Amino acid sequence: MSIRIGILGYGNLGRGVECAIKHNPDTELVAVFTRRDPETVKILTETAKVYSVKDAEQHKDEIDVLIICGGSATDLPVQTPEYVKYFNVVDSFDTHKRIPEHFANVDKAATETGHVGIISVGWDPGMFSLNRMYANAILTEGNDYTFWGKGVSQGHSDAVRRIKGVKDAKQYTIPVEAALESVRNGENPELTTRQKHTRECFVVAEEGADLARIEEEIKTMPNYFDEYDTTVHFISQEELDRDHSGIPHGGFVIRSGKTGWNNENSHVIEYSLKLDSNPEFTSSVIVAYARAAYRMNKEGQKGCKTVFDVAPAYLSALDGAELRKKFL
Ligand SMILES: NC(=O)C1=CN([C@@H]2O[C@H](COP(=O)(O)OP(=O)(O)OC[C@H]3O[C@@H](n4cnc5c(N)ncnc54)[C@H](OP(=O)(O)O)[C@@H]3O)[C@@H](O)[C@H]2O)C=CC1
Ligand SMILES: N[C@@H](C[C@H]1CC(C(=O)O)=NO1)C(=O)O
Repeated sequence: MSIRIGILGYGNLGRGVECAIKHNPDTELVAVFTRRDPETVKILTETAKVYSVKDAEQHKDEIDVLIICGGSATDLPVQTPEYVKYFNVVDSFDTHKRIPEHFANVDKAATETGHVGIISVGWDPGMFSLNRMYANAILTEGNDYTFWGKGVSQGHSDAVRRIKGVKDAKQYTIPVEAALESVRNGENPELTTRQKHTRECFVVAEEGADLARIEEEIKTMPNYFDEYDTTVHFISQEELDRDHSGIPHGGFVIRSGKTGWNNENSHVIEYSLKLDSNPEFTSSVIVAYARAAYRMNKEGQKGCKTVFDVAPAYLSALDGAELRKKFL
């Protein structure tokens, strides 16, 4: 019996989830829900249907887990608490400073309706969060660093696309080389947000849009750009499609720490990602957590969860004995 998946929102992440389902034989795509005209949204899975998001509730008995692929800037704060009333859900919410409020909103709706809602799934937040937590639980005396890129942040690109007058955009996150080198040399530097990364945006503006206003809105955007040095380039759609078509990314989490009665021994924990496709990797994480949401709800669990609340075995299609034999 396959785990029946729905996708809400068919953008980069929605398409990635469709691909990830194909790579997970114990899952199947049943439906895609979109705010656009369903006739205009073409999917790859012949056995699945595209519906208007307005009809999602009607299909709640056909779907075991709804994966919500909207943008974090404005979609997920509304969509996830709304649709967890009718489905077990997974989202990729990544506005880090707003996660506590998102958790509370989803938890209220999920608990009241008996569903599981796993939020902030992906790589950061997600796999990087887990590795930061593991490293800190193990090396209690130490220093943490997270670096991303050079690559395309989907969350920041989405946030720029939501600005009035922006037709399309891509945002690159670029690590500051001197900061990287200092960390790699084990100098344990104290680094501000601004000292670790810069951000570079390539923006296609609508005809007649106020470019100075758009640039200012980007550079001062709370939770996304206001703590960074950011460069904004205005280019044509043709240039964006030609020169910035991919969505590669990556990065690493590193923690150096000490052990021993007198802290005489040093250790380094590192977890790194090199991604050809940010959305396809993120979606692969999300589908594994959709499997977990389904199983956890089947056991009677409900409410909002994060990656910290999901035992690793829930993620795998293998059963306990197979896991112990293959990976221990
Ligand atoms: N936690 C993590 O590690 C990660 C999190 N993310 C999160 O994923 C979020 C989604 O990213 P991404 O999929 O790239 O965003 P997109 O802009 O591609 O899609 C967001 C929504 O916009 C709508 N949309 C997509 N394409 C079009 C179009 N051509 N015309 C009109 N509407 C469109 C879709 O909704 P509809 O079909 O209803 O119109 C879609 O759900 C990001 O905001 C980010 O926060 C991303 C990567 C990693
Ligand atoms: N959530 C990010 C995933 C990583 C990348 C990132 C950044 O470049 O700022 N922060 O976290 C994304 O949307 O791509």
